[in-house]
Amino acid sequence: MLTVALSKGRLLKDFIKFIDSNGNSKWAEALNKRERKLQIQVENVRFILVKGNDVPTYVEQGIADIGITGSDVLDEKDKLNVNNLVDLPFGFCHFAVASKPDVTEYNKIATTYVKTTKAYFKNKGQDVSIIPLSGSVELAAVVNMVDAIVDIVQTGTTLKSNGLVEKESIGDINAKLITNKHAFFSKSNVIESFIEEIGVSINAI
Ligand SMILES: Nc1ncnc2c1ncn2[C@@H]1O[C@H](COP(=O)(O)OP(=O)(O)OP(=O)(O)O)[C@@H](O)[C@H]1O
Ligand SMILES: O=P(O)(O)OC[C@H]1O[C@H](OP(=O)(O)OP(=O)(O)O)[C@H](O)[C@@H]1O
Repeated sequence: MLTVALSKGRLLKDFIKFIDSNGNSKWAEALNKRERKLQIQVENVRFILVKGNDVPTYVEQGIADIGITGSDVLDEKDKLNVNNLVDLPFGFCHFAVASKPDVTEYNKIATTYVKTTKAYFKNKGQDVSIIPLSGSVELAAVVNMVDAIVDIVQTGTTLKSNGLVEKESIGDINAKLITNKHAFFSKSNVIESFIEEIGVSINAI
C-alpha cells in the first residue's frame, strides 16, 4: 500500500486536474467523490486529505510515503527530515512584499510566512519587526497596522481589490512532491511508478 498525503484546498483541485489531464481518471474520480472523507483508497493507493501545512508532518512521521504540498510550506519548516523530490507543474504563485502605493519605508511587516520574511529582510540587511497573522494578511496594511506585508500573490486580485501594490517579488512558488526518507528506499519501485503514473517523468528526479 502506498499512502499519499494531499492538502485539501486549492492544491487538491490542481492535483485532480493534473492527474485527470494525464488520464488518471480512477484517482481523480475517487477524489472528486470524496465528500467529507479524509481517507480514500483506490486499489493499492491510499490518499489522506490534510491541511496544507501538515502534509510534511504526515510524511516525516512515516504515515504518508509521499506528500504533495507547496514550496512555501516547505520553506517555512525548520529541519524537515523528508526528501524534497520533484517539482510539480501546478500551484504556481510567488511571494511578494506589498504595501499601499505611497509607503516607501518598511519597519513593521505582517505575514503568515515568518521564516521566509525574516530571511528575506536579513539578506537585505534591513531590520524589520514582524507581526505574524494566520490569514487575510492584506487587511493589516489596509488598516495601517503595518507598513507592508509579505504574502502569496497569484493573480494580484486581492492586492488590487484592497488598494495595495506589489513592491518586491521575493521568489516563485510551486507544488512539490516530497517523500518519507525511509519509504524512498523501502518503497522505491511503487513510489517511482506513482510518480510516472501521475505524469511526472522520473528523470525529473
Ligand atoms: N493564491 C494562493 N493563495 C495561497 N496559496 C496558493 C495560492 N496559489 C497557489 N497557492 C499554493 O497553494 C497552497 C495552498 O493550497 P492548499 O490546498 O494547501 O490550501 P488552501 O487552498 O490555501 O486552503 P486552506 O484554507 O485549506 O489552506 C499554498 O501553499 C501555495 O503553495
Ligand atoms: O493574487 P491572488 O490571486 O489574489 O491570490 C493571493 C491571495 O490568495 C491567498 O488568499 P486566501 O484567501 O486563499 O488565503 P488567506 O486566508 O491566507 O488569505 C493569499 O493569502 C492571498 O491573499
